[in-house]
Amino acid sequence: MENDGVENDYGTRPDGVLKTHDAGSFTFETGGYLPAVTLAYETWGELNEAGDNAVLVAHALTGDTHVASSAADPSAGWWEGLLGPGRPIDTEKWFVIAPAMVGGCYGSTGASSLDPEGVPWGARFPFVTVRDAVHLEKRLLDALGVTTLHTVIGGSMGGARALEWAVSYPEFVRGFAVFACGAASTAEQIAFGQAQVLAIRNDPHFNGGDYYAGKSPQTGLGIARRIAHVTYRTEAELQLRFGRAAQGEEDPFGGAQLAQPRPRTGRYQVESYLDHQAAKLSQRFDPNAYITLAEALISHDVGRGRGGVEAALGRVTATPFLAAVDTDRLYFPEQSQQIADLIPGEHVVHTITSHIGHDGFLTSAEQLGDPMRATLGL
Ligand SMILES: CC(=O)SCCNC(=O)CCNC(=O)[C@H](O)C(C)(C)COP(=O)(O)OP(=O)(O)OC[C@H]1O[C@@H](n2cnc3c(N)ncnc32)[C@H](O)[C@@H]1OP(=O)(O)O
Ligand SMILES: N[C@@H](CCO)C(=O)O
Repeated sequence: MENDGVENDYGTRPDGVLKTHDAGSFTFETGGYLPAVTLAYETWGELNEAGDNAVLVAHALTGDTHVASSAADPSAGWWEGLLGPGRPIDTEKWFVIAPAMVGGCYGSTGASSLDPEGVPWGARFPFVTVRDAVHLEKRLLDALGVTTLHTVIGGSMGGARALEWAVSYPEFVRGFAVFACGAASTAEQIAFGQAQVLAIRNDPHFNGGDYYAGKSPQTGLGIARRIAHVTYRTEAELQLRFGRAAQGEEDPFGGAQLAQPRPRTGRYQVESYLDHQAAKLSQRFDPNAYITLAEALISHDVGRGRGGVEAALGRVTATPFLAAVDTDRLYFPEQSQQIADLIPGEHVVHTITSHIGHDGFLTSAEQLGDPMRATLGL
């Protein structure tokens, strides 16, 4: 694929790491239909005979199945500190499954997948909700022989999936952990999401989503990532880390001094940092997948069609473990508190202490390994 000189390697994993499940045809919540859905996943540990030692780990917006290292792929995963032999989710004891969410680009069916005629779905890929993803993951667990889901755990969009699991399948789920996520996407979360989606849709190469034969809208994806990344960090971190410093020998003020044509070419360090985050995501992510998953996250509302959030959370029977990052300015701790207040029983919100904000659920989640283990009986 031509892509403005950016090499895409999304979905590329060492041989034998990703397993796949043919989940069959699926009608999505808003009416879209796919004749065949494949779910890709990684596993750690062994399922016991009773099928009741399963733990499902749900990734965040741009995450993948590689939660932690394994014999098949020794590279570190995005929750390396939480999963593995002797770690809070002990893979000597638990059978851990990490599916790639439908609509993404890490092995499960998404917009870049081919239709029965061999053409990428592109613009025709259905609108996906968090609830759709959970129903498809249930098919996967049924096929694997899981009889009871001991724990489902995730942060951010993964937390949305974990909560949706607990509400959708109260008979099946024993415990769940939601890090840095509320019961429904808030107006501000929708607003940030919209700006990201529009950045991609307005890239000149987007072509309504059918760009796979030509240039890819990576510029729009990069802008989306820049917007998102700022929301994942804090003002204090950015100020402390970068302040007004220039990037290397660059002169971010040069254009004004020398009256050189705009745009200025010299960058502040923080601009260079965001350029780097944008380039990294562009190398590993499909723009259509970003739109699909961002819109799925916008759709997140456990109360939809269930009489509202209070009624939906009132039917939860699984044990919750709730956590928030103290400096999160995207998923505020009070949104986790709302879940704690509405689930029957007494529940606390555990705190991840981090100066970086929302991304703290990725970088510092192991802070909560012990209380999570105790609460959920892991
Ligand atoms: C398949 C996959 O590869 S990943 C899929 C799974 N990943 C996920 O689920 C989460 C996605 N990842 C993330 O969100 C983030 O990478 C996090 C939260 C994990 C990283 O957070 P942190 O460790 O705090 O990293 P931070 O935001 O400081 O970024 C560090 C990077 O910025 C770069 N950087 C720092 N300052 C500058 C600067 N002035 N100019 C340019 N780059 C800079 C660093 O060199 C480093 O680069 P690298 O990541 O290529 O090594
Ligand atoms: N940095 C994370 C945060 C999303 O919640 C990601 O890219 O998935």
